[in-house]
Amino acid sequence: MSTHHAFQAEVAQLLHLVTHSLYSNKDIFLRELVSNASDACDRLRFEALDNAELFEDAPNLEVRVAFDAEAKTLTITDNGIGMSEAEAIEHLGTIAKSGTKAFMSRLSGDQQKDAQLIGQFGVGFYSGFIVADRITVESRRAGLPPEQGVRWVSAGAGEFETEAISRAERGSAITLHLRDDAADYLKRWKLKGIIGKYSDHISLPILMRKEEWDAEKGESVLQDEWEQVNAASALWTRPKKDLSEQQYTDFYETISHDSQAPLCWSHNRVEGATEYTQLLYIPAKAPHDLWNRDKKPGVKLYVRRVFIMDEAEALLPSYLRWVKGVIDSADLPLNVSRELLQESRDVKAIREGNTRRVLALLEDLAKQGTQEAAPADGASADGAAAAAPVEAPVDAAQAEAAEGASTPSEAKDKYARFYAEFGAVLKEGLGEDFGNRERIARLLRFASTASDAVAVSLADYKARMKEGQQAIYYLTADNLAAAKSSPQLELFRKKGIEVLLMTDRVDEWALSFLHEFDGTALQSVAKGAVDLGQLQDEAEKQAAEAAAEQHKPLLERLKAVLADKAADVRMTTRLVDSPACLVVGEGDYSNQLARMLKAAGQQAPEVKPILELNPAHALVQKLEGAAQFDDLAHILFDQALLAEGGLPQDPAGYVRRVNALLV
Ligand SMILES: Nc1ncnc2c1ncn2[C@@H]1O[C@H](COP(=O)(O)OP(=O)(O)OP(=O)(O)O)[C@@H](O)[C@H]1O
Repeated sequence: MSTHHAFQAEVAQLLHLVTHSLYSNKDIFLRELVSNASDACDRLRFEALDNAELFEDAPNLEVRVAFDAEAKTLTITDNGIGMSEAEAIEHLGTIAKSGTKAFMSRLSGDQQKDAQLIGQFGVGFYSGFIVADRITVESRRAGLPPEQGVRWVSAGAGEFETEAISRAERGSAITLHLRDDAADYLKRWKLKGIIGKYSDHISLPILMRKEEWDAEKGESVLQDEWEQVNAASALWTRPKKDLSEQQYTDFYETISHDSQAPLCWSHNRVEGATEYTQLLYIPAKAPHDLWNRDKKPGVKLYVRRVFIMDEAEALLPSYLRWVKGVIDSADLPLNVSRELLQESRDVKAIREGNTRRVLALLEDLAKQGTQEAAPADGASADGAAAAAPVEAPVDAAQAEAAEGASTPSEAKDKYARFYAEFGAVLKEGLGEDFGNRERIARLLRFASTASDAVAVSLADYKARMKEGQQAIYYLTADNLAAAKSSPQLELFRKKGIEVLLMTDRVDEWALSFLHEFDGTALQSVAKGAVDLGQLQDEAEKQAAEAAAEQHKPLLERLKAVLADKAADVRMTTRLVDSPACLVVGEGDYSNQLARMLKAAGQQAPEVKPILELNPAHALVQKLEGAAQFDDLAHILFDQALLAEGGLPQDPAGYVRRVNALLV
């Protein structure tokens, strides 16, 4: 007796998409189904650690791929954990993953882009409907009696059916009833090719029936005998010299669901107190959920080749959460849990090793970028982390091929590409990883008054500082245009002093952890009084002091009128063309950060800014005897606020005051 069920609305929507638009890379359905089969075996092995009976009488885990050309079916069978009827209804009828909603909202209608997205989000099982107009799943959960098997059938429209069946074997068989235009997948060489491309590294055997040439029939005929069609050796355990760039790239694709080739990678066996193999990739493109604070690093943990978990967050700090790869530990226990990982000293050593390795990879990329694209130099990157424990390339003899190779012309812009995608997240490391702060700081790039491109390193800046300049000056703003026209830059422009322009949201927070770089202080030009030190000549200083003295009564009047808005009102030398600007005290949050925090619904301390005036400006000079003194004072303040991207407290009041002056 079968029962009808409706798909959850999101599944129905997804299925519609899968069946109507995702034809650009049909082959991926097999990768997804084989990967599910392999996951099911991994899960069985994992649960069996505590309950060996789950293996029943079939301890050898495997995946079989078979087809029937006449019936036009393709079946992927595994003897993994299997599903009970309730699990089949839940797992194959609903989407529990929170990322799916985000996925739906990002669909563009462009088939190719959407197909890439679908890979990123891993809609796994449903990709079967790219090639099938009906899917039958027969399954039995390990440990349940044979009569508690389940058959699940759906044509991929709004609903599916389930019924109880008797199934002797544990695990699942997924049968695809292929569409007429998917007849290609009834050819052994085609299936074998796809398995070789995407699933070679799967550590279980994937079996297909042998095929032999039958001279009488004049065609190849399938035999009863099965043979293994994948290498089944976990790629990261193989020596580097046996692996091609293509294999590394294909492997990346299978673990990351990213259809773009990675920028580079690093593959090492680390020996010493903690032993592990590390294969880490730097992706070319940021994932959609890069800014999700709960996002976990994309590193898979294996223990002696047994898969333990995805997204093992303890293996990388959060600011490197975009790194993908595999860690295979020789020391951790197989039943290690996330909680245990947090406390393990081995894991701490692995995390530190991984961090060093990623930073070294980035340093190498950055170096290639500046050295007019020297070829990838794996040996130097390996050498960079030479401190114990020893990180050796997997095959020492191949040290020169240690990292993901790149042609010289590609190497040139790789760091820029990396930085555009991940630079802002890397900055979080300043606040998160004190031990590596200096290394991270060296990797940062900024725009500046000398360069619109985000390409100026702190070292570049230092190298061209003016004689007598004692600080690295920077300005944070909402965007580059706002930064470039900021009044705070006027004096620096006049004196030809470069100022770094920072427009990432995280900049101000991150920079608050970096007080100096290589012995030189960092100084925000919007905080505190300008002190150009030796760059300001005596005459200027004296003129400023004289102006302050002369305008004392004016400043007092302004302070009284603006008491609610401004912490102080003073004359400044920092302005050249503008009448006024706002600054905050040395240790205060900038107005921009305060606005940002408020917009994000977070608590921001109320910081009253300081209004600074340009004594040489006509408007300021006119102020003294002006009839509408109070209105002008408010306008001056509100305009200074507008100039840095803020909004007057009382916008209508501002407009009324300006209009009164205009008529
Ligand atoms: N061969 C199988 N054996 C047992 N359970 C399976 C099998 N295939 C799928 N499932 C169950 O169905 C669920 C949904 O599968 P689906 O491929 O859609 O997503 P997923 O595997 O969780 O995610 P992803 O594809 O991103 O890895 C799985 O999480 C698993 O619980």
